[in-house]
Amino acid sequence: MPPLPIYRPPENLLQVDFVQLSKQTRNSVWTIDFRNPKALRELSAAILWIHFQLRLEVPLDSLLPPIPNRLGYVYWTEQLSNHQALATLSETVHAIDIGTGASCIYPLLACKRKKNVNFLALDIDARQVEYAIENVARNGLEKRISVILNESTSAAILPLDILGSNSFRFCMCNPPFYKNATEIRLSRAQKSDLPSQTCTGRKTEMMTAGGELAFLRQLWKESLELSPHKVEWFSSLVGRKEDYLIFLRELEQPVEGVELDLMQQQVAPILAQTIVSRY
Ligand SMILES: C[S@@+](CC[C@H](N)C(=O)[O-])C[C@H]1O[C@@H](n2cnc3c(N)ncnc32)[C@H](O)[C@@H]1O
Repeated sequence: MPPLPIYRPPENLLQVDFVQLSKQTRNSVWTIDFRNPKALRELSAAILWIHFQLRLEVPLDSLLPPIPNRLGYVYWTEQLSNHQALATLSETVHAIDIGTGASCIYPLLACKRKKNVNFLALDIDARQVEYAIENVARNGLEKRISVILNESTSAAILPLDILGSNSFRFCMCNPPFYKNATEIRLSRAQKSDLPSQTCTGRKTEMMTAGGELAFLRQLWKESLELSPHKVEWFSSLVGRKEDYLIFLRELEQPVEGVELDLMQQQVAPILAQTIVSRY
């Protein structure tokens, strides 16, 4: 993947006192305290404001999105969609973000980067949806990002009653990783070091029935029905390496007309993999 474009920050917009949010390491080096949720929140907000003129407010008990990681995924979808070429043709690209969270981070970044993208942002958690709606309004993007609470009684991740008569170019997703609290505890216990940054995710953000593998299998099943007419191509982050390897083996069973694209990002502290299926 070519390097990310360099952004020129507007002057004097940052007014956060990062000294208060920093700590000194044993080697006397000052660093942002990545285990302090307030520091993470301010850092993400500052990066978004300086580089994208986006304003973001998320509660401290919700997942605080690490911006470089989220940007990498957005950037990758742009490459697959070839938005640059489309921008000159002024064609609008409709996309879906499954599990948008309080931050609504993928739609916000994608819409700021490209003028011809619109998003349907879904979540099953009413509080996350409330925050996401506020974040969209805070940035004046209500006409381009619709945030919807998925209250459908259907077990589908992308229920037809929510998609309506629209069709979409692609969907992106960062599903909850774990099956239950025990799995989270086990995963933490297996790590020899303390995580380098704190994880502030709520229960619904961290856990889903059957874990991310079950989520991915369900999305894969739906993709076989919805693509290409309803949603042209599907993508998801896969947070756990073990799930990624199992799912990849399953995807390698050939399905006619399906093309796979993989992106790997080494982003401390997790190895985030992204899988895309295209038809
Ligand atoms: C790991 S968080 C991702 C939040 C945000 N997209 C990000 O990357 O920072 C997962 C989100 O998916 C939502 N979620 C879980 N199951 C879902 C489902 N079946 N449909 C839509 N959203 C779901 C959770 O409520 C949570 O907000």
